[in-house]
Amino acid sequence: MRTLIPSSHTPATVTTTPTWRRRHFIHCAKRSDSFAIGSSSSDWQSSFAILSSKVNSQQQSESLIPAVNGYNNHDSNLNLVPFDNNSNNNNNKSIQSKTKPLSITDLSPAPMHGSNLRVAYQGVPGAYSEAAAGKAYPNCQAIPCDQFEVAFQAVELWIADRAVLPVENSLGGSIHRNYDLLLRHRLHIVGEVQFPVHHCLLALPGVRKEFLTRVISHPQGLAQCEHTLTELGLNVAREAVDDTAGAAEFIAANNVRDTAAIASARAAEIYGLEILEDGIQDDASNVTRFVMLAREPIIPRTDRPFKTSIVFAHEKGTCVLFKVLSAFAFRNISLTKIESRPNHNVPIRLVDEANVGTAKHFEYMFYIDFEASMAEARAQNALAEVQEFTSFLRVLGSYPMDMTSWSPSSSSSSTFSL
Ligand SMILES: O=C(O)C(=O)C[C@]1(C(=O)O)C=C[C@@H](O)C=C1
Repeated sequence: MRTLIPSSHTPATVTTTPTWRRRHFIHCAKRSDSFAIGSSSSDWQSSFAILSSKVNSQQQSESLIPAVNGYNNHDSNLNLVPFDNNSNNNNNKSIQSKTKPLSITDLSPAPMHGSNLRVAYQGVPGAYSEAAAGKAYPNCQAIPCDQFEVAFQAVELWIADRAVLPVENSLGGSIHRNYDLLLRHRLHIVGEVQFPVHHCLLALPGVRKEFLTRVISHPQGLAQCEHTLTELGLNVAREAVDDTAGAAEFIAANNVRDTAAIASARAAEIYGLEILEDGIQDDASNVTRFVMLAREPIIPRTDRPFKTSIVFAHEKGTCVLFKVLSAFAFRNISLTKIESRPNHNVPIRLVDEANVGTAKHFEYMFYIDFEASMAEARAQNALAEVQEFTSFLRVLGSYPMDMTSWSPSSSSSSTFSL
């Protein structure tokens, strides 16, 4: 995939990472491999150890932090103020309320607003990921990153508070890189947003469709518009770049007149491009699902629909899959997604069979999303059973499902059918 160098909006980049941070990152990645279910006190203690070491390294390297893309991290104000959970403090009632112990309602998940929250996303302004960050955390400060990996690191290194990353699209399928990164890093899924993706064909003002020789976009953008591009009769080469808005920026910055970008209408506005075709996704109901990641998990609840994401493996390979799935089926827990990725620790397993030869089995990590909260007994029991069948199991997060009402975006092309 080609990497375009954006001219004006330089996203956070992995190459600016100072050595101490890279060392720290490797340390965290190793820890994540050993993290399993049943968050015990030792998990919380080790989380605390990581947190403390980060604060220390951050203090040591404070001068380095503002250098990363101009995003500083000066809000780590550790001054403690007396705890007061009631602002009305001039009568006896307030004295009583001041001593009121914490109750379960005080422990509710972080609200869905994001003022002052720094949210890392992959791409440049105008990318769908930026818009998804705005849907997840309205009024947040969105921080562009040039790679998914950088968005993970930005949260781990306290440059950002959250990352919002795409994991699957209704037409293009899974964004595999992010599944692999979820496993390599130790962040927790704390929410999801489903974002309608409405693509436009963008070019410099005055450029006509007939003169185009090339269309550039994120691989997902190209995949989601493949049939419409053919229906439009465009005789163009498709070229994959890092993000949709980055494609638009590249055309504008380099005054490229034979190339169009597949990107959002907002990207057209930001980079001064014209919309040649509006709504070129192959299906009007084109939706990308994003997950929100944080350093700490949220406390799961039962008063609204929750989803839980897990990843597991077994040294005997795929034979456990049926048993794992049955643990959910017996408890009437619906699965919303199943994905398999190569097990990078043990990519292949050799099995010698007498007189027949050697069977070479590919090894997988299985990712499952299911519709239940980890606060529910049936989910806990299902995972206890899954743990018996697997050699590795990790809960990636238990988080509120995106239940926002939604209507398909309009599409200029007829809905594509097979
Ligand atoms: O390139 C962008 O604009 C992105 O936000 C990335 C991304 C993706 O990775 O799937 C997000 C939503 C769309 O599905 C197309 C691309």
